[in-house]
Amino acid sequence: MIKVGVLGARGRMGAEVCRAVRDADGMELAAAVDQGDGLDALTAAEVVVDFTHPGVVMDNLQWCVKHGIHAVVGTTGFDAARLDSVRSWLEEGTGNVLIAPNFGIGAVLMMQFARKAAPFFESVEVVETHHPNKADAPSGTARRTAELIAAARAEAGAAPFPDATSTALDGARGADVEGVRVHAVRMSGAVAHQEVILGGHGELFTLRHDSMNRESFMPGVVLAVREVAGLPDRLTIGIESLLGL
Ligand SMILES: NC(=O)C1=CN([C@@H]2O[C@H](COP(=O)(O)OP(=O)(O)OC[C@H]3O[C@@H](n4cnc5c(N)ncnc54)[C@H](OP(=O)(O)O)[C@@H]3O)[C@@H](O)[C@H]2O)C=CC1
Ligand SMILES: O=C(O)C1=N[C@H](C(=O)O)C[C@H](O)C1
Repeated sequence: MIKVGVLGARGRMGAEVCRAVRDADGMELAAAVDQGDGLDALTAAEVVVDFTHPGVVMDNLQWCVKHGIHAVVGTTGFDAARLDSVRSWLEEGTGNVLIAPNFGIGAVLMMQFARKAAPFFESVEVVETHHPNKADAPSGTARRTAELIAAARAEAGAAPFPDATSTALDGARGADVEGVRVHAVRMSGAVAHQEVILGGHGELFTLRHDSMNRESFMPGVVLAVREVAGLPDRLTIGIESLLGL
C-alpha cells in the first residue's frame, strides 16, 4: 500500500485527488491537509500530492524534501529559478519530486505534438482558456508549451516569427514566453482548454485540447503517485517519461 497525503485537499483538484486515491488499488489516503491545518499529519505519508497555490507550493515542497517524502506536484507557477531551488534542496534531502504542469494525457500529447510541429511553420501562438477562479496567467501548461515550442525552433534554427506590429495596446499581443506569444482567456463555464495555432504558406494547423472536468487529470496523477519513488532522477518535469514519450 502506498500511503498518500494530499495538500490542498479541500480544493477543486485536491478533493478529486482524495477520491482517486481512495478508489485506486494499492493506495491509501493517509492525510488530507488544507489551509491552516499544519503539515505534521503528512509525516504519515510516503508520497504527498500538492494542488495548492503558486504562492505556497515552494514552502510545501521544501518541507517534503526535508522530511524525505516523495512529492507529486500539480500546482503551477514554476519557472527556471524555482526549479533550480528545488534541485538545490534535493542535493541534501532524500525522496524524489515530480512536477507536472498538466496531468491530462491529451494535454501532454498536445504539448509534444506542438513541439514536433513547431519548426515546420512560420508562425506559432498559444491560446489558453480557463475558469475565472484561476490564480495564474498564463497557465502552467501554456508556459510549458511555449517553452517546448521555443526550444524546438531554436534547435532547428527556425527564423523569428513574422510580426509587423508597430503600435499595440498593452497585452494585445499576449505574453512573451521565450519569444512565443501566449494569450490567456478567463471564462465562466470553462474548465481548462488550449489551442496551439501554427501557420505557414497558405495553411493553418490547429492543435486543441479540452479538459471537460477535473476527473480527467486523475489517471495521470495516480500514475505519478505509483511511479515517483522509482524514478531515475530526483527531479522529473512532466509525466512524459512515465508514458514512454
Ligand atoms: N497539473 C495539473 O494537471 C493541474 C494543475 N492545476 C493547478 O493546481 C493548483 C490548484 O488548483 P485548484 O484545485 O483549481 O485550486 P483551489 O483554489 O480550488 O484549491 C487549492 C486549495 O489549496 C488550499 N491551500 C492554499 N494554501 C494552502 C496551504 N498553505 N496549505 C494547504 N492548503 C492550501 C486552498 O485553500 P483556500 O481556498 O482556503 O486558500 C484550496 O483549498 C493551481 O496551481 C492550478 O493551476 C489544476 C488543475 C490541473
Ligand atoms: O488551474 C487550472 O484549472 C489548471 N491549471 C493547470 C495549468 O495552469 O496549466 C493545468 C490545467 O490547465 C488546469
